[in-house]
Amino acid sequence: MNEIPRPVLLVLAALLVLIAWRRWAPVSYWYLLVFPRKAVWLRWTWRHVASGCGLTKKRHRWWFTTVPGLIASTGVVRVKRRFQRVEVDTKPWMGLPRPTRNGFRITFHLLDGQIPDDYAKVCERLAHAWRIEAVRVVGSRPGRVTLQGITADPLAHVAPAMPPAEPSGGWRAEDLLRPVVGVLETGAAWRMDFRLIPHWMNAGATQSGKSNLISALVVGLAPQPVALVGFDLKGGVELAAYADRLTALATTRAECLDLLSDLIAVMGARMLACRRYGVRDIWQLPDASRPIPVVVLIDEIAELFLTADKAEKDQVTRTATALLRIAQLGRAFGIHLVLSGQRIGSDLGPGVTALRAQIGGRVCHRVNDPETAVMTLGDLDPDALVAARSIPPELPGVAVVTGSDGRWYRARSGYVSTASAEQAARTFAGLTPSWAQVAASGLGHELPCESSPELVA
Ligand SMILES: Nc1ncnc2c1ncn2[C@@H]1O[C@H](COP(=O)(O)OP(=O)(O)OP(=O)(O)O)[C@@H](O)[C@H]1O
Repeated sequence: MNEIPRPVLLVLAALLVLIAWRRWAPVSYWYLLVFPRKAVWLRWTWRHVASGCGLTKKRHRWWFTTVPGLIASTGVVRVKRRFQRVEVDTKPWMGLPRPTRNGFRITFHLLDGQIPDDYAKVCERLAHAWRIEAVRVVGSRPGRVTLQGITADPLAHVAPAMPPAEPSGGWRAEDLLRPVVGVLETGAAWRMDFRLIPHWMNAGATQSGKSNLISALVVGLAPQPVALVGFDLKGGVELAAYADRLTALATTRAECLDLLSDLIAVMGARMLACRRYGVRDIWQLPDASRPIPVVVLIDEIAELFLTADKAEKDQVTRTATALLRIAQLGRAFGIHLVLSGQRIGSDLGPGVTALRAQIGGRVCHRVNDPETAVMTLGDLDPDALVAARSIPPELPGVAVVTGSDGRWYRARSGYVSTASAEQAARTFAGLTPSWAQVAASGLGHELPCESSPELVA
């Protein structure tokens, strides 16, 4: 039998080592083997890529040749003299690519007249030119923009939601109302920042991951001094598991309306307190007098707006008005809304369009029809709509979200099993404020009743 030549064996062994390295240690494989080659290639091809993506500018340059008659670099000017003023494409200056776990980051110097949005608009073109999954603008400062290239979709893996901190005050003051609920495709933590964006809309088709996001929110907020209020129109099946950490839970439409009225009364009391202290919102109040922030979680908002007969119509109108008031005034008084539903559009009834206009935070999971994506993300970049519509069903929890920088990102909520959600609610049950605490909140005066002239004012 013929023996396999030694060099062939060596090549085969090297190949096997590479395959095993890539399979079992993909991160070091990327950092040590793939990234250095990629970085050289990125810089080598940058002029062509920038020109193809429309990021170059025409500049006049002096050009010298010892052989007149050559074709100039633009390919169209025939050179007659040795010194010539020619028009050339100037590319933006590219910094050294820096590796990250899932790709690389590069900072560019903007050419005169360029803004970071010019780069945001061509991210898809750049991703194709660089043969990678996606490109995103991740930072900018005067004259500079930083892009992140993503080589493999980090959202393809299921990651558990952040484990709750210890009950012994394991949260940092700057994280108050800024829970981490998942991961962005850039690899950064996905925070739902209620201090910056007070109200959030959480839309998506059935089984797209809306309830999981609510669970991740509960897990993230449970260790914080925050009151959680649940509206679960699915008869309580979604939120009942967190009952230990909820200050109030409404499961029927009548209960929801009562709870909304109570919240408006609380808001009225906070308004009076702010006026008494001469401040514009509760965050300017002295620490001892600051009321407890309230996060209102509404699962399946459409149920709140469905009407079967005339009698229910009045109930729905009052519900819509109450929600709108909270959405308009809640930020200053520490009352935040998270509205979840399959569609949050005008077809639900009057008032929904006005309500939607007040909700700045948008989370759009997989949708079945383009209209729902437009409804949820309407005023964002059209690319965000395309990204939302291309979320596959086998990636539940993946969504297109508004970032605190006003840009959109793909993100995936941290997976929360029923057991871990119940565990978090039980662990932090002791931090659940009573309704009386939420209503009084150290302001030292009685709640005005709903018909009080001061509240109406
Ligand atoms: N981030 C995630 N990672 C992994 N699995 C997830 C994630 N989010 C949701 N899932 C899974 O997807 C399935 C559907 O999730 P979920 O119940 O949250 O969807 P939904 O949009 O609320 O559905 P419905 O509207 O029917 O209640 C569940 O089995 C859940 O465990």
